[in-house]
Amino acid sequence: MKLLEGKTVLVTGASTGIGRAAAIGAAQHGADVAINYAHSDGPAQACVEAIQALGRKAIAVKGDVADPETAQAFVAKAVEALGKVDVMVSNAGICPFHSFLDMPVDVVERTFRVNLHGAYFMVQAAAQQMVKQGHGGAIVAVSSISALVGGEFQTHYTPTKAGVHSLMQSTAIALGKYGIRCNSVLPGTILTEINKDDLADAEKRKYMEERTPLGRLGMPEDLAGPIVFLASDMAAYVTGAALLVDGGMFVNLQ
Ligand SMILES: NC(=O)C1=CN([C@@H]2O[C@H](COP(=O)(O)OP(=O)(O)OC[C@H]3O[C@@H](n4cnc5c(N)ncnc54)[C@H](O)[C@@H]3O)[C@@H](O)[C@H]2O)C=CC1
Ligand SMILES: C[C@H](O)[C@@H]1OC(=O)[C@H](O)[C@@H]1O
Repeated sequence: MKLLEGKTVLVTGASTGIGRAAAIGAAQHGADVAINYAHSDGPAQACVEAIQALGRKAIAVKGDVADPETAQAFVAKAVEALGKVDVMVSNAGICPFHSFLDMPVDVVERTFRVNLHGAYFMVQAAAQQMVKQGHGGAIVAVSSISALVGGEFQTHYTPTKAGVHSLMQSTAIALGKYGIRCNSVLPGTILTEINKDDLADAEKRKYMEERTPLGRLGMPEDLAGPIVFLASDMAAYVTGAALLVDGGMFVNLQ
């Protein structure tokens, strides 16, 4: 069954990792897709081609989500090319691991701007378009298990993920009257570029694997199903919710 037939889905930070898997997952479920990407044209174009190979329309729009104008431009270009916005997946994020006591100011500010401000303005731009269209919509933000737990080298990162989760709770209230649902997914440890260096430490990787009741770390594709579900009418009465997608890591205390 195709869950997003006839829908237009926008995904930020979608040239790699979870964003790419969500974009391709949406296309597999019948959606046309616009992706935002930050840097390299090659991987973004490859994602567009993978979506087009599924028989769906796709465009890639370059832009730094930390700049509020990127959000307005992304939505405008998606509407121009694909006609409307039904779903926004706010996914772009960074996690430059660093110790707390000597954390550089610019690392904190950049992480806040990309992860939290970026999500805020993308969600706002998509919601403005959805309200204008008048037929509701769905927003899915990629938060994290880190919204619920801390990390020694993530003191600048975990507050942004708690913030993204909180943003979905507040926008669920602000946008419910327009038929716009807002939910977050909370991935556990997923093997992507963001943690490649961190998990190059074999001992740490083994510890993370052993903490996971399902016995393995996640793959980007493990997020596609939950994101597609929350974006779809199957989740028509789900808003303000947070879905852990972590192989059981969070509940595994002892
Ligand atoms: N990999 C993991 O274990 C987890 C990841 N997450 C979140 O998942 C999201 C996606 O990350 P991953 O797929 O894991 O890593 P990734 O590094 O493959 O993906 C992040 C994407 O965001 C893009 N991006 C970064 N800064 C940007 C900017 N200023 N403007 C536009 N795009 C930008 C990157 O180019 C990249 O494509 C992030 O928000 C991350 O915090 C959450 C929980 C766990
Ligand atoms: C980047 C980390 O490996 C990853 O990011 C998160 O949000 C998770 O908590 C993991 O620590």
